[in-house]
Formats: sequence, structure tokens, C-alpha cells
Amino acid sequence: MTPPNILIYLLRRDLRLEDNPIFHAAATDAAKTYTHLLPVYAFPAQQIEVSGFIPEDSEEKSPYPEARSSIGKFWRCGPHRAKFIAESVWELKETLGNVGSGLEVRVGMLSDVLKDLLAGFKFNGKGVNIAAVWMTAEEGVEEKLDEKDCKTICDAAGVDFKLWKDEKYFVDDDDVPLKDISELPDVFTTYRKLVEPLLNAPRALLPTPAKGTLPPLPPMSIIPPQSPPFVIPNSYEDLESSLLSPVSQSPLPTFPLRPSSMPPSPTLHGGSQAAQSRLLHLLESGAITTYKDTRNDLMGADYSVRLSSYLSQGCITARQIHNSLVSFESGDSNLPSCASTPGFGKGETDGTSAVRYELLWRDYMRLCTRKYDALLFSIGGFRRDFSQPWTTPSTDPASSAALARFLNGTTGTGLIDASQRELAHTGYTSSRARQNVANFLAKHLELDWRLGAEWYEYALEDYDVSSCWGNWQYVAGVGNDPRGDGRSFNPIKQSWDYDPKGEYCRAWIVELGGVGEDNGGLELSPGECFQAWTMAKERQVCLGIQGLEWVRTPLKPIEFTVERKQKGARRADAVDGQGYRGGRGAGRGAPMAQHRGRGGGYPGGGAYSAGGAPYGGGGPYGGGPVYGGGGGYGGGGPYGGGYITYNTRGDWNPRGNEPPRGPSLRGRGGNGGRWGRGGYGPRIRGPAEGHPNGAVADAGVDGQSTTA
Ligand SMILES: Cc1cc2nc3c(=O)[nH]c(=O)nc-3n(C[C@H](O)[C@H](O)[C@H](O)COP(=O)(O)OP(=O)(O)OC[C@H]3O[C@@H](n4cnc5c(N)ncnc54)[C@H](O)[C@@H]3O)c2cc1C
Repeated sequence: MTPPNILIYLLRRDLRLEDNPIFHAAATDAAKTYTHLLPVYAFPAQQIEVSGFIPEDSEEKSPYPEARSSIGKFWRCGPHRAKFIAESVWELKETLGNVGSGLEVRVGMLSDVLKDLLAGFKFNGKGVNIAAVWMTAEEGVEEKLDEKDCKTICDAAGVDFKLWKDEKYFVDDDDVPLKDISELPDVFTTYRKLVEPLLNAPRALLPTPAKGTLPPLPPMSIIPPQSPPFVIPNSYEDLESSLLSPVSQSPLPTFPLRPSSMPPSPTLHGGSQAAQSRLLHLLESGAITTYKDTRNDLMGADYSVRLSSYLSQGCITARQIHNSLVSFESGDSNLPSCASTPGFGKGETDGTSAVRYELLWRDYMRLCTRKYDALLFSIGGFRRDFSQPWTTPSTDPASSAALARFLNGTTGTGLIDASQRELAHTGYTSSRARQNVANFLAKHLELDWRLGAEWYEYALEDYDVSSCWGNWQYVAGVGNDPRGDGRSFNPIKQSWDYDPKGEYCRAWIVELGGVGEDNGGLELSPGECFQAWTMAKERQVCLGIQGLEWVRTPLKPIEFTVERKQKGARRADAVDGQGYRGGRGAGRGAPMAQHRGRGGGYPGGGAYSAGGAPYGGGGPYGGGPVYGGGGGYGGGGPYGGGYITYNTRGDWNPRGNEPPRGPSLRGRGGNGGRWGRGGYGPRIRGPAEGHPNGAVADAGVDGQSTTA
């Protein structure tokens, strides 16, 4: 018998059989010389903690450092996503088994896994030849490094290596009209115009390999086993527990209480079949038809598509979604269950068009990563703006308490806390909530935005390197937002706009729940849900929340009353620097220091000044426990002299490449930074009068619904 000639396919985020260029090629290539196909998925040790794959009775330790983030030291993949990936991998293994193939699961650095496989095949004495190693190209520093390492290993072994184009995006790379990635516009709208009309932009789907068309797996007897100390489980249950055991203990100081009845949300199971079911449900239920109106909601089962986790792991492609939309729009008879759904057969609707538009954002974020490479992880972002007054617990101990409360969902700002608690419990939070949370961390708490991105990397089920870090940059004002640093949300105004009855806050902040039942019939106003500190003391006592830290000392009390809310102010609110407080930059320095709690509170004239009373004169917010203590931004002090230690990835350091930072990032002699210069006034567009109540402007931009 001729010895096997094996093609190895290293899967990463292309966990599907359908619309998959490599499986398609392997099934249809008439000229192929390989006799067997070995699909392999390796849980990447630098991104997912793999020590749980070492048997308990083993004395060996993992050869890899813990898969933790570099600044916050969070696990890089938390339990929600780990489970989702495990489900997706297992489903693909079964799907491939059903068509006469299979999937080998491994753990470790991809390069180690490949090296071990090649060596194992070479030295097993069966005369096996490796015809080639194929994998799909991805963006991201680590991902590129893996590709490079795999190529080097193949070159050294004399094995052909091929990197395939990643085809899971909306617009095919070959159809993006750019000669070079450096030409990618830094404004999404400009990019969108290059590829419109979106209805015609995606390429056709690739056919799914039928049963028996893929080359068979090599005989199990010749496939090299996983290298010790790791052992690959034989059942899904064991796979899941190996992945979850190291990361299941929450890094939160206090894990948020779970609502007794969980708010409505789809239960997502990993894998491409579940992705297709979800898509069909969206079409049948009419959720796609109403999508444009619901997409910014905060709560419910179908207000947004909830396909991001599937897209992130490649369980579904953007063009598969597009293709289903086209079938729906054309009234395809293959969708009989949609026959009575509004919009069916009516061509492109606002809803279907809005989904395409959002999917293009994902393409764009990924192209930005290609363009800017390691700047994705730089504190200065794509803009290389190192002027922001951000702190981290390592440089400012006071910020440690603020960060802990942010993570816990106990800041005292309802929208932020509800979102953080939802995230902790489910691995998901809406796009609108994400924007507010990111804005709150970077602009209101002035914490290093990368802590937030790292937290999302840990907590999100749908984490995607480009979408996560690109959006955090965008909201923090150092990414590809045309307004740059000039955009900020008032989370209270946002709450009134998107959670007008306070239901979202009540649903996740358990301490506010049960209202009207257990609390003497006490009904909370939405404003009380948004900021419990505004509640009268006796009402706090009634609810039993009067002693809670987030009620007593909110991190960021924001004065905002619905009566004073500007009419029709749901979208863009301010113009050309006329100032949000009428202060117009009058603060010049002092407000900054006092904002940080040097004792004076929020005196008149600065960014938070116009209303005066609540923040003035050393009131309740000066000298607070979190921001108290001074030092901080004034006079050089701890932040002077430019530190260059950001963005190392600990022992891994895969994303390093932080550009050198100028001196004196923080120590500009206490000129007050952003707040002291009159807040956001000079750079924000909106009505000349400015926001009547808001400490900070709400924002919306030129039809970019990530922020509008
Ligand atoms: C701070 C921040 C962090 C984010 N991190 C991630 C992340 O790690 N992974 C991720 O997939 N998305 C991320 N997003 C984008 C967006 O919030 C999610 O894609 C969306 O909420 C997922 O829910 P959905 O599938 O119901 O999408 P919908 O809101 O219904 O949108 C449809 C699809 O369009 C794409 N999309 C929509 N908005 C964006 C956007 N701003 N950027 C990129 N793609 C977009 C997604 O693929 C999404 O599934 C982030 C946004 C912010 C503001």
C-alpha cells in the first residue's frame, strides 16, 4: 500500500464546513496529490489557559505561562467564550465525522503543535509524507506571529506551506479597491463609500463539501498523539471542564448577584448549526425587518442579531448572512416559514440594509488592524495620541479601587453597572451599552482604556481582536473616530434615551429589583435607578441599600434631570465648542485637580461648573475615597518623565511594539489636562447653547450607528 500523503489543515477562527475555502478546495481539487486530510484545531496556549488539560495526578506543569492579559492580568479567555469555543469545536468535529472526515483537537502554541505533528509523522516509521500545511490568514499581531512560525517550521521540514485568504468577511479582500492597505481611509464612511452598494458587495458562497468528497482522515494509528503533559479528553463534557476549570473562578472582588429571573436573552450554543438556526429565527420572527429601529436597545431577545460570537469564531460568514438576507428579500421559496413575515419578498428593507451596514463595520475594524498592526494595542491608538490623562492601578493606587468597582458593576451609575453585571453573567452586553461602558472608563474615570479592552477580552463571548480593541480605541478617542477625543457620552442622558423606564438597570442591578413587591410598595423613578444616590435617604432605607458603597459614594455623580433635558436631544447635542457648561475653557487647571478629589469638589467655571451647586464648594464629591489624595495629574509627580512600560504582554509579549513615548506623558505641570481646559467644549459639535444639564456632552455622529 502506498504510504499516506497528508494535507494538514490548521483551523483557527474558521470553525465551519460551509463556505470554507480550504474544505472546498480539498473536496474539489481534481489535481490533488495528497491522499488524506488532517484537520487540526489547537486551543492556543497564549490566548486560552490550557493547564486544565494536565491530568490532576500529573506532576508536570504547563510549559506555558498563564494566559493572562498584560496590564490587568485577567485571564485572556473567560468561561463564557471558552465554553462557546468548546461547543463550536466539538460540533465541527461531529459535522466533519458525518461527512467522512474528522477533527483532531490539540492544545499548545500552534507552532509547537505543528512541530510535534511533523516530527511524529516523520519518525513513526510508516513512511508518511506531509504534502502541505494550510491555514487561513488572520489579522492580529499574535495571529500573524503564529503564521510566520508555522511557515518557518514547514520551511525547515521541507513541507509546503500555504496561507489562504480569510473569506469570512462581507467584502472579499480582492474586491476592496485599495492598492495598498496604507490607503485605507481613517473614516469609516469614506471606506463604506468605496465598497457601496453593499447589496452587491459580497461574493457568492462556496458550496459545502458533500459526504465522502473530503479526503479521509489518516488512520488513527499513525496520527501522533498530543504531547505531554497535556491530555485531550474524549468527551465534550471533559473538554469543557478542562477548559473551564482554571478560569471558572471569577476575578471579580465581588461577583454581582444573579437576578432571580434572568432578563430575556437568546441562549447561544456554539457551532455553525446554531448560527444558522439563529439566523433563520431572525428572519422568521421579523426581527430583521424591524432591526434598524431596535438595534440600539439594551434588553430583549431579538433587538440585535446576536451573531457576533458565531462570526468571531468563523462558525458563520458575513456573506452567509448576506445570502440569507437576499433570499428573504427576494421571497425565496426555500424560506417557506417566512412567507407571512413582514418584509418577506419586499426587496431590501431598512432592516436588512442596516444589518449589512453593521457587518461592514466588522470588515473595517479588521482592515484597520491590518493597517496599524501593533498600534491596535497601544495606549496612543492609531492616532498615536499619548496626551491623555489615563491612569492604571500600577501608577495610581487610587485608581485600583475605581477599577475594582467598575469591573464589579458597583460604580453607582446604573447603566454602566447593569451592563457590567450582564456581561459577567452572560458574556454579552449590547452595542449601546458597550459604547457607554467604554466611554465611562476612558473619559469619566480616566482609566487606561486598555484595561477595559482586556476586561472585554476576558469576559466577552464574542471577543474579536479587531472589533474589541478597535472599538475601545474608537470610544477612548485615540482610534478611527473622526471626532477623536471630542466625543463623550453622558450615561444618564443615554439611560433616559435608551432605558427610559429604568428596566434595564432594574433587571441587572438586583439590589434595585423586587421594587413594589418586597419594599413596601416603593416604586423607583427611572432617575433613581440610573443614580441611586439621588434617592431620598428614607427611600434608600426602605430598599435596604442605604449602606452600600455605590449608593453612598458613586464614582461619578452626574447632575441630570429629565425636566431640563434638551428637546429632541436623542442624537448629536453640541456644536463647535460652545462648551458644555458655558465654561468654555474657563477652568484652566484647577478643576482637574479638584475633580480628582483634592478637596474642593467641582468648583465653578470648569467643565462641570455651570450648574454650580451640587459640585461646588467641597461638597460631597471632593476628597472622596477613590479620587481623593491629590497628586495625580498636577505637577509632574508620578506621571512625569514618560514611562515606556505599557503594552508589554508579560512573558508572552506578543503584541509588544509600543512606539517610544515622549517624555512627560502625565507630568505636564498640572495644566489641568482635558477637564481643566474646559472639558470637551472646543472639539465637540452640537447646539451652540451646550448641554443644559449634562456634565459631558452626549454624542452622535454622521450616521455612524456605533455611536449615534
Ligand atoms: C467597546 C466595544 C467593544 C466591542 N467589542 C467587540 C468584540 O470583541 N467582538 C465583536 O464582535 N464586536 C465587538 N463590538 C461591536 C459590537 O458591539 C458587537 O459586534 C455587537 O454588539 C454584537 O451584537 P450583535 O451580534 O447582536 O450585533 P449587532 O449590533 O446586531 O450588529 C450586527 C453585526 O455587525 C457587526 N458589528 C456591529 N457593530 C460593530 C462594531 N462597532 N464593530 C465591529 N463590528 C460591528 C458585528 O459582527 C455584529 O454581529 C464592540 C463594540 C464596542 C463599543
